[in-house]
This record gives sequence, C-alpha cells and structure tokens, in this order.
Amino acid sequence: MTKNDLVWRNFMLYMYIVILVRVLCVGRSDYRRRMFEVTALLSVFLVCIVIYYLYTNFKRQKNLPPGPTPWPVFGNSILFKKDPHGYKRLTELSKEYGDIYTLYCGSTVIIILNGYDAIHEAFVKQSSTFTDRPQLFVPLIGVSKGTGDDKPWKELRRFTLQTLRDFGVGKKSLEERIQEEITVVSDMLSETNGKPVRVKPHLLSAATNIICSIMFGARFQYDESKFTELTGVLEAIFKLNAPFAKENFFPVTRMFPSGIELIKKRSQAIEKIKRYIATTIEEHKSLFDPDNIRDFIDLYINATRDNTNPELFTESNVYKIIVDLFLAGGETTGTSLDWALLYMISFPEIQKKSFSCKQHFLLQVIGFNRLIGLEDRVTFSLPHVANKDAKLMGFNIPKDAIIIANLYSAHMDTKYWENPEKFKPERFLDLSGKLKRREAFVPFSTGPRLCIGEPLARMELFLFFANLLQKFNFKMSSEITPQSLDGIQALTLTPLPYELIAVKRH
Ligand code: HEM
Repeated sequence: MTKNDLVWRNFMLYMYIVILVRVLCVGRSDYRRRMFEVTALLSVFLVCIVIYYLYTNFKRQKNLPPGPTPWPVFGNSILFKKDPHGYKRLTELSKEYGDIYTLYCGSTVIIILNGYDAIHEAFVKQSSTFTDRPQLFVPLIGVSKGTGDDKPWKELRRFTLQTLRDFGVGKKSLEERIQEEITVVSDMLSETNGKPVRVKPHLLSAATNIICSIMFGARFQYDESKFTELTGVLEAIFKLNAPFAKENFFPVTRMFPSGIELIKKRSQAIEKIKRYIATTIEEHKSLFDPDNIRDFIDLYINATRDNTNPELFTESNVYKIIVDLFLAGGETTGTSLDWALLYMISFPEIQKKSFSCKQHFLLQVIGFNRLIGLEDRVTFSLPHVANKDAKLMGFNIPKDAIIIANLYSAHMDTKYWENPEKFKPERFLDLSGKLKRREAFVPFSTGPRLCIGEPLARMELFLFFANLLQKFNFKMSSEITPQSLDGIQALTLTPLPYELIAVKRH
C-alpha cells in the first residue's frame, strides 16, 4: 500500500461524509453554523484516524508482506464478506501479491500463507514461532488455547491423542463402533428403495455419534431427544465460534445489541453442555471400575483419582476437550463423506473402478491411508499466531499477527500437482500401482498443530466409503441438471445440498 493510496482513500471517505452532511442540512435555518460545526468535528475525527492509521501501519509494521489496501479502521473487506467462494478469492490474491500476503481485520495483521512451500516453512520449519493459537474473545477451539511458556495445550493435546489411541483408533473396538453407524446409514439407504435422498444429515449424525461413543461410551438413536439436544447445542456453539467475528477485532461491538446477544447465546449453550458433561461424570462415577475403562469420561475420572496433575485434569478442561472433538470431528468428517459421494455420482467411471472386484485399485491400494484426496475439503487451517517478532520468507511478521494457511492453495499448487483442478485419484499411485506419498497433500494441515483426529478421520472415511460403495451403486437424482462441484465456504467447504439415488448391488 502506498501513502498516495491512503491519502486518496481518506479523502474519498471525507468527501462522501461532507456531501452527506450537506444533503442532510439543506433547507435548515441554521444551516451555515451547523455545517461548520459538523465539518470541523469530522475533520478532527478523520485526522485522528489517519494519524492512528499511519502509526499502526507504517511505523510499527515495516517490511510486512504486501497485500491489498485496507480500509481505515475496518481493514480488508474480503475478510468480512460472506462469500461462498472466499477460498478462491484468497487464492487469486496470491497471484497478485505472492505466496505470503497481508490482510487486516481492524488493526490486527492477518498473514495468509499460500502454496505448500510457504505453509511448510511457517508451520514445520519455524514451528516454534508459528504454532500457538491466538487468544480470541470468541475462541474457536478450547484445547488449543494457550500461549506462553507453560503451554498447557501441549499437555491437553497429548492426553487427547492418548485417549483416541486408547479407544482404538486403528484397533478393532473403534472399528466396531464405526461399523455400527455404517449399518444405520446403510439401512436408511436401503429403505429409500431407489428414491432420491439427502444423505448428509445422516452422515453428520453418524460422525457425531462415533465421537459420542468415544467420549461417553454410548451411542444414540439419531432422532433421540438427548442426541438432537446435544447436536443442537454443539451446532449453536459452532455457529457462534467464528474466527473473524467482529467482536474479536472491534471490542466496542461487544457492547452492541448483536454482541450482547452473541455473548448471551454462547454462554447459554456452554452452560447447557457443561451441565450435560457434569451429569455424565456423576453417572460414570457411580459405576466406575479402574479395570474397565469404558470411555473418555472414565479416563478423566481415573486421571483425577491418580491426582498426578490436578491443574490439568479439571472439569473445565474436560469440557474443552469434548467440545473441541465434537466441533472439529463431526462436521469435518461428515462433510468429507458427503463430498466423496458427490464425486462418485459425478464421476461414475471412477465409482466403478473404486468398487470393481478385479481392479479394486482405489480402495485396496489407497484404502486406509488416503481416501482418493477427498479429505481436502477443509480449505483453511485454524488460526495460528506469531508468538514473537519473526522473519518469514524475507518479510517481517510482527508478534501477535494471526497466521492462516490456505490449504486449498497447497492442493492447487502447480509446482506439486499437474492439472490440480482435475479429479484424478490415480495421482496418488506410482507407475507400479503402489501408493505414492505426496508431501503437498495437507488436508489435516502440518506441523505440531496438525489435526488431532487425522487417524480417526481416515479410518471413518475409509470404512464408510468402502462399505457404502460395496453395498450400493450411487447415481445422480437428475441426469439433466448435474450437481455443481463448487462448494459453499463456511468453516469447512460444504457441497451445495444435493440428493442421490442409492441402488442396492444385490
Ligand atoms: C476429514 C476430516 C478432518 C479434516 C480434513 C480435519 C482437518 C483439520 C485441520 C485443517 C485442522 C487445523 C490444523 C491447523 O490449524 O494447522 C484441524 C484441527 C483439529 N482437528 Fe481436525 N480434521 C478432521 C477430522 C477431525 C476429527 C475426526 C477430530 C476429532 C476426533 C478432529 C480434531 C481436531 C482438533 C481437536 C483440532 C485442533 C488441534 C489443535 O489445535 O491442537 N479433526 N483439523
């Protein structure tokens, strides 16, 4: 951004306001006096903004990565627009400004990393600087909070990973839990008798139920009131947890009616879920047997009885872990499966190859490790934060700048992928038909903040996909209007709602 840009923008803003004031004052008796007062006040206000703006943007932040000119006070509008193709717009900006560019949310610096190299440089090579999460007023995720030297998130992350391992990620018991949900979804599909159906709500319930089973040791009927209440509250928390919520960057908006409403709704939802967890802990305590750990709640009770780390194993931290796993694990996996089925009906020849007994090439070879590249529908990492002033790819990154990896851009990176926009599952195979590791495939992000649920997600995706494809041939519900493969950008990239026809194979 040049100084000319800045002066020009402020001048335009000033002129708009002056014209508006003039229009409002026309025909009033004390017109001249009022005009003078209002214009003088506005001038002082604008001079203050310009001084503040010059101070924050030019003095403190020299040699920042380039980027589009922000609006004074507000920042870059691209961050606030509810644009279903926001991920594409942010990727296009990298063509203009390079793999690393700057946007502003108010006066907060947001660094967007594009392409595999930039993401790898920040999250892997310089992980000690770019791994913490920002302390947002409306936080996105609980476990991951915490900066500074003590880094409690590291301990909680270790405990959560251990939990997932203990409950059999990669082992039989968890496979059984997943199979149970597959049976429910398959039965539902069989009952449609070839009529069009929207599968997504069932996939979301199935993914959420798997986490319920790990956390609380019980699965629910999808229409059971306890389950719908739980998913309703989680959905509310999910919706209210936006990294770019204005309340995060403009403290004054927390006092606006919308801000007060948001805070009220959040605390009501959090209260409800905390009450649910407290009741479940009490129920579990009465049946607790240290030789038969049934679920995550039992593990927690065990840890508190050991009394090894009382500050870590608190009910409040249990709440954080549970909410994180639900928020991060249900929607992402359900949506990835929804995409997988959409691609199968859109590319019937690939569906045939995936299933075909003779070739079996996709399922057998790619199988458990990788689901033909369809996990890549989470387009951005969660926000990271720079924990000190640093240099990244030749630019200065100030402490507290928020860093976001554009994972979509890594999967569109022509340095690593040939025709990246084409759906070509074979790109994951080498010439002899063996699975090829692709370093630029980072749907779960990379570095120490890599998704905790990756092994669980891979297991769920593979088992669902393989079982459903074995039982059903999926078809478009309308041959005439093929379903668009453009998604809608929310926290994840979701397909436009669609129906499919499931034809039983035998
Ligand atoms: C296809 C499915 C999934 C995808 C594509 C996915 C992707 C991601 C991504 C991109 C991140 C952000 C990493 C970063 O900021 O650098 C993340 C974080 C996270 N994911 Fe997943 N995820 C999936 C499934 C799951 C599941 C099933 C769980 C839980 C069982 C889970 C739990 C988490 C948690 C707790 C974090 C935050 C980790 C931290 O801050 O330390 N995810 N995931």
